[in-house]
Amino acid sequence: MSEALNLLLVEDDDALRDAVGLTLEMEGHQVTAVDGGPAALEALEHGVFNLVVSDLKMDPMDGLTLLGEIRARLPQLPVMLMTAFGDVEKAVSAMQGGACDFLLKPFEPEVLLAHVRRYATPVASGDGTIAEDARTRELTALAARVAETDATVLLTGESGTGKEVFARYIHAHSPRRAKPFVAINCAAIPDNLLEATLFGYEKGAFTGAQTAQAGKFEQADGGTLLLDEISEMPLGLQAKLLRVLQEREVERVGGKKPIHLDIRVLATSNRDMVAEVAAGRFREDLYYRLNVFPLAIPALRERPGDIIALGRHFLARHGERIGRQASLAADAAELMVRYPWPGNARELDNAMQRALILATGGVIGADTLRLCLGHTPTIGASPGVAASAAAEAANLAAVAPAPPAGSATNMKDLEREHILSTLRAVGGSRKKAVEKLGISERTLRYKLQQYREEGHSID
Ligand SMILES: Nc1ncnc2c1ncn2[C@@H]1O[C@H](COP(=O)(O)OP(=O)(O)OP(=O)(O)O)[C@@H](O)[C@H]1O
Repeated sequence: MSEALNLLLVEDDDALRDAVGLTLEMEGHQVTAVDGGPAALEALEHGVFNLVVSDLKMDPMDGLTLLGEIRARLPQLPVMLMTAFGDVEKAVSAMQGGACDFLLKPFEPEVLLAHVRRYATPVASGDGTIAEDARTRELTALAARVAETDATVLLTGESGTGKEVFARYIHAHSPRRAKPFVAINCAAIPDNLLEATLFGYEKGAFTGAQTAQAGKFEQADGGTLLLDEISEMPLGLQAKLLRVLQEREVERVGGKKPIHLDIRVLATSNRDMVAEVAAGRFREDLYYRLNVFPLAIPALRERPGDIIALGRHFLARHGERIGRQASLAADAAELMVRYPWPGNARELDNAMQRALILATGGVIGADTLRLCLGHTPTIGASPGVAASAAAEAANLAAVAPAPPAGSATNMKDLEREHILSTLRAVGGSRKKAVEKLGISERTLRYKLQQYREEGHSID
């Protein structure tokens, strides 16, 4: 969410410090204003800031030295420098030293505010949902409103746009927030297990059902159930789901008595549901039952205001996990805004993970970032349209670094290597591969799509 930022302003000219400070405060930000480097370092010891805005030419510690000190102590904290025309050369070396950008004095208040919004680390919103772009903010406002009701919400959007994030957001802002949030990916569960997984089963209902088991519907009782990738649900099961939604009752497989449910249902799809209905693959009555409140999440390239904030969010998240921190240089930020992100937030997440590993000196420059995106012809061109986005996806899949075969160190990697080597062994025939692997075609399709999005070559 775009909220008040905590800013550290470093400026030795009293009049300018007051003017800049006032502009920032009038925008609703919290400003700690100091007159030099030593006082800034002192303030950083005690406060948590989203951005440092500092003059370049100061005594006794100039902005470049202060930048170096901040990079060493808090590599994640963005620093923006203000400089006079004659100091541009120095400013350039400041950029190489990891400043996020510099403002040429004199500047208009709007320019200052736009830069601050662009470079400040996002304010943690508690639920971790980033919404800096005006379109995303509108969407979160809508989601918060519908969260108060029990209406069924159908979240649509391209793969990786954040549909599950928004589903969790709705649950977290609903009166059901203290109750369970249960998600089930309809594409990832083999057809013959989906019914039992959703509705549960009684002891002896089928071979292997040695004890009775509650299904996802029962597990979510009192809370929210997310039916992820609902378009992948087989038609037969769609009819049963419709009945459960109409009657608010579920019957376990092999069970006799209906179980009453108090449940809120959310569903997601990355397919055009109207087209699925038209093609006879999805029941029209179920579609209307789910689509009570439609929420369409735009592709990331259609809400560019989110890109930098999301990138920083991913850097902070993975940085903490792997014990490495890095900030984005201005040229990298510029490249990110121009790149069309065909894989949306998930692709950005992956790129940030790779960039964090490759970054040298705690700064991610455009050159490093380019390596993480692959050499693609659309970089530097105008924002991609759908066709170039698709081409980009294909290019990325081909050039993205994937670990060499045999390097698996965890179950997920082992599974991927097994699936891909089986597919290669049967000459790419999915039919033969699923027979050998003992999984459904739908599961295979889902897994391959996931590998592609993660940047693995599946050929
Ligand atoms: N607004 C956001 N704020 C923070 N993180 C986000 C946001 N949107 C997406 N993400 C992150 O991006 C990744 C993809 O998001 P998510 O899984 O919600 O996408 P999706 O649309 O459900 O994808 P799919 O269609 O493939 O299931 C996740 O790591 C998620 O945490």
